[in-house]
Amino acid sequence: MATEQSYIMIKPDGVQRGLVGEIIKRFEQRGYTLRALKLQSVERAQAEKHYADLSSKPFFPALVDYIISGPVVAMVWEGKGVVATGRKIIGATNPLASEPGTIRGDFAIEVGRNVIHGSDTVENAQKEIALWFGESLVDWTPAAKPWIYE
Ligand SMILES: Nc1ncnc2c1ncn2[C@@H]1O[C@H](COP(=O)(O)OP(=O)(O)OP(=O)(O)O)[C@@H](O)[C@H]1O
Repeated sequence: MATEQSYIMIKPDGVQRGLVGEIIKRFEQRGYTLRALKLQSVERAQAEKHYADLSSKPFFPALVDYIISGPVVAMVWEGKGVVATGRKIIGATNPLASEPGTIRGDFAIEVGRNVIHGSDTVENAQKEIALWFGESLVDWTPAAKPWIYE
């Protein structure tokens, strides 16, 4: 069975507000494996590609401006159910509807400043990982793996 991966990105507000460590901690402590990580400025074309599915939405220009407004932290996290569970860890798109205990439920108020992105399907995760990282994932096995998986 191929191991599932998700593309997780701390948006510019999350970086500016000093939430990088807190967000990484939540995925790491849950038991997921970090396979790639970089801090980067985002070109407009890259942001437009990432959110291409939303290009017809009225908020699309503001969304692209938001994503390119400062550096982001791009990551690939791996493990059983990481796409769906990652979305649960992150919380609902609109932070006011996010449960306390989720990242958005703990750290955000507005949908246009919702701190973090997480892939919504396994298929989109693969596309997003290719867009942001190409082939450059780190292949390693955490020593804790037998203590996390039966
Ligand atoms: N009504 C809106 N007004 C402003 N921005 C919005 C709105 N809806 C969505 N967005 C922005 O677009 C992003 C992508 O929207 P989408 O519907 O794909 O939500 P999501 O999958 O929860 O978010 P993400 O893809 O960032 O993880 C949202 O995270 C948010 O930043």
